[in-house]
Amino acid sequence: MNKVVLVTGANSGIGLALCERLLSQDTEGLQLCLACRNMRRAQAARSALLTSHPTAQVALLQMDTSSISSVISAAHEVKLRYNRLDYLYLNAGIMPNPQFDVKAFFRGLFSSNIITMFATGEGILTQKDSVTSDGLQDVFATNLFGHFLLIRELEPVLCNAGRTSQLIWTSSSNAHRSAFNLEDMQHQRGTQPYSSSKYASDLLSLALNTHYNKQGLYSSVICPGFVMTSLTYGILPSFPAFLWTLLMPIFWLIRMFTNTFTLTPYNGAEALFWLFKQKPESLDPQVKYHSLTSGLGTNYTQPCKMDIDLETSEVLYEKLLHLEKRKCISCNIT
Ligand SMILES: NC(=O)C1=CN([C@@H]2O[C@H](COP(=O)(O)OP(=O)(O)OC[C@H]3O[C@@H](n4cnc5c(N)ncnc54)[C@H](OP(=O)(O)O)[C@@H]3O)[C@@H](O)[C@H]2O)C=CC1
Ligand SMILES: CC(C)CCC[C@@H](C)[C@H]1CC[C@H]2C3=C(CC[C@]12C)[C@@]1(C)CCC(=O)[C@@H](C)[C@@H]1CC3
Repeated sequence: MNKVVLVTGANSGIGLALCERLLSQDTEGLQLCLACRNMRRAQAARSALLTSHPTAQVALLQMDTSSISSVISAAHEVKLRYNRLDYLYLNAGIMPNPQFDVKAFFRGLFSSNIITMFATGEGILTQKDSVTSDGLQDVFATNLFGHFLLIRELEPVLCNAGRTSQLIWTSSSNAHRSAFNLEDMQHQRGTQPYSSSKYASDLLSLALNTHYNKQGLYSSVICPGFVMTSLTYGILPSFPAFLWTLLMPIFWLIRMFTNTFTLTPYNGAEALFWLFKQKPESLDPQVKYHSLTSGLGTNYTQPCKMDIDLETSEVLYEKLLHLEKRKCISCNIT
């Protein structure tokens, strides 16, 4: 039986690099489904994958994770197409209108916090969020809630007796407890919706393990490190792409001090690819798996305990179930 793998946000960056790596190790035994909101970019990604792997099975699925109706109809389509789903990579993500705090950056450069700042971006980034047509905060809806709905809708193909399935979240080392508030899980009031959504995905992964392990479904989170993608180019929009390229020697130098500067999507996808090869029962639900690249360019995966607790994860899970019920009733979806 071929393994079925669905990747959200697969048309670029880390998601596309993961697809390339999966096909490079096993072209014949996989059915890959690229779930993307932009079908033109999705077609281009599919063509690129088929150019290097002409016999691969690569399907496309239209899905906008920020839209409830889009997620529900995409999940319906998946259930029609496949009777099993072995891996669900929850990778689509946004960091809209990032504001780079230059002063805080220079202060950080001359402080003992310098390594943490380069590894996590802590203290130097804020974002301006917006509201979706479903009335949800965009970052929360895109990075977390859309994926939560997708998992709930795909339960019948994810939870099958006699075999296991894996949920794998692309989280971030930018996920901080201080940015997250259970009373404001959508982060309507703060300036760090990205960090909040990633911290929430760490909590949700833990809660999903609590509720679904008995049914053979396991959840893990990874951090890809700092990777040059359209998400990171957006941080300094006035910086032309060639300037980022000119900075590469500096970034390679920084990598000597922090192996979190993975820099390429291929390297960033290391932990996602590593998890594909693990037995899910052997994984620790309280751990985040980090893609790292050494100064000499060697890739590896390192587990690191997360700053999360069972109690908070349970409360978040209940709140998400409640929001799901409320939103699906108001959208007339049963
Ligand atoms: N780059 C980095 O340094 C880091 C990235 N990450 C995470 O990695 C993940 C991948 O990002 P990365 O590869 O860097 O950036 P990219 O911008 O290259 O990839 C993001 C992907 O998500 C998709 N996406 C965005 N919004 C939606 C939506 N509403 N519905 C469906 N798909 C959507 C994008 O599609 P489209 O082309 O349509 O915009 C794109 O395919 C994100 O979750 C990000 O938070 C985590 C830590 C560090
Ligand atoms: C122009 C200067 C010479 C260099 C500027 C560097 C910063 C723009 C980067 C330094 C650390 C980076 C970083 C991220 C964004 C860009 C930096 C702040 C992230 C926050 C991107 C998204 C994530 O999820 C984090 C894991 C990244 C952590 C490091």
